[in-house]
Amino acid sequence: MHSDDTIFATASGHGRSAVCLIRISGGKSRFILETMAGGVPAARRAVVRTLKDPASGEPLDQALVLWMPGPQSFTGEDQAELHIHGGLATRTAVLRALGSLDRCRAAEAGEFTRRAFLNGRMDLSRVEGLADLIDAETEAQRRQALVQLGGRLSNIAETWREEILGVLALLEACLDFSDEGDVPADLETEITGRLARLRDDFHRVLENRSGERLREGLTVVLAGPPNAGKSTLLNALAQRDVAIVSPIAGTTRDLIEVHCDLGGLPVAIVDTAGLRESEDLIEQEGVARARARARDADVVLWLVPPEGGEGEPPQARRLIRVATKADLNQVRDDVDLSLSAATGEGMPALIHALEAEAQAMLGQGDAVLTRERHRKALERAGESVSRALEMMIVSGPLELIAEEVRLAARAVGEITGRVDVEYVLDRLFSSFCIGK
Ligand SMILES: Nc1nc2c(ncn2[C@@H]2O[C@H](COP(=O)(O)OP(=O)(O)OP(=O)(O)O)[C@@H](O)[C@H]2O)c(=O)[nH]1
Ligand SMILES: [K+]
Ligand SMILES: [Mg+2]
Repeated sequence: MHSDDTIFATASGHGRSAVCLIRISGGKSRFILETMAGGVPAARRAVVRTLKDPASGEPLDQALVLWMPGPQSFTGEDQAELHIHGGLATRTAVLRALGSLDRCRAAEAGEFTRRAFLNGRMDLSRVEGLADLIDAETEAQRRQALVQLGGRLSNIAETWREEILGVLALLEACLDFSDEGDVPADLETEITGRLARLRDDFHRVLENRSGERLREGLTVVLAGPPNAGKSTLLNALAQRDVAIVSPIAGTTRDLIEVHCDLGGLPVAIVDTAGLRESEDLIEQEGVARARARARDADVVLWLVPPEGGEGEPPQARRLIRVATKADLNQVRDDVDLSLSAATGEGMPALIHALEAEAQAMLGQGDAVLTRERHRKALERAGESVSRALEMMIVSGPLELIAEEVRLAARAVGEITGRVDVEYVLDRLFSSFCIGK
């Protein structure tokens, strides 16, 4: 695999379709259009051309053809697009023809975006936004991914990095002054103030975990004694017949998970085995799994049937008590909600409550950090900034303070994938330092 190969891939998914989009990127893109499409059209203008086999000259398809010369293309390289008919034989013939050309090969997973990153067309956090956008299943996920692809996190990280480099420049200035045994107090005050602001900024952004949570979704576990109506409720929420329902206690053994979209937010709902003591080994295992899943869940709906007989609810971060089978007219007042999955009574209130939980935990796609990777980097930056600040306050050694600030700049740079911090520092300080 050579990174200077010209790569191609269908970008429109697999299977039969009306149109199939083939993306091509690399130095041979122009040559491909010349040999297969009879010439290179004007840049970024769609034209209809007959595609021909480069060896035999046999027509392969009528296609819409685009030429997108680098560096103003997605990958930054010369690119071409062939919008061919999406039949299996057509796409096989065109892909085979492309693969027959020297230094042209099928792209590896993510290779177009990787090239876009390496050519400086996209930074890392935008690449992640693009991946999330393709994976987005709900409205809020789509919104969050689009904002990240648009560069919000990149811009914020870049602003932080510039601010840190500004502080570093002041520290360098202090170092120069102290060579002469004289550190201006106002400069120290400014550095301390700016470091404290950065620390607070980082802290505020780190506090919000909803961005990461929104990518994962909310997990709601249905738990309760056997025959409480857990599987019936799962089927009602999923609006399809997913789990077996029967009057026999102990029907459900495995965990059954369904993914729903509640008000644009991703929610996984998990049906579990009824909690009770049992001699049956398989049921014991089911109950153990139910308890483990409840413990890890964001929300547990503790379902209690009108006849009672439930034991203690499982350990949970957040527990909502729900009385089931409300159509049987046995009122319970020791619960948060009351519903009948059979008649639908009380279901809107439950869905509303779950939407509110999801809203509170996942946000609406407005968080800045969306991945563990961002969090780890920013935490490290925050630790360095705090250490630098502590040393400033006790008038610690300026060289060590500057080193911490440098580490903070590097950690923040990792968010966007800027690893050329040293280079930037060299350039910045060659023009900035006083007396050097
Ligand atoms: N009248 C009435 N019956 C219900 C309702 N929900 C469930 N049932 C009945 O209650 C019985 C048990 O329902 P399931 O959904 O299987 O209960 P479960 O909690 O999943 O039971 P296990 O999997 O055995 O723990 C079935 O006969 C259902 O038809 C309801 O809202 N109203
Ligand atoms: K049952
Ligand atoms: Mg069940």
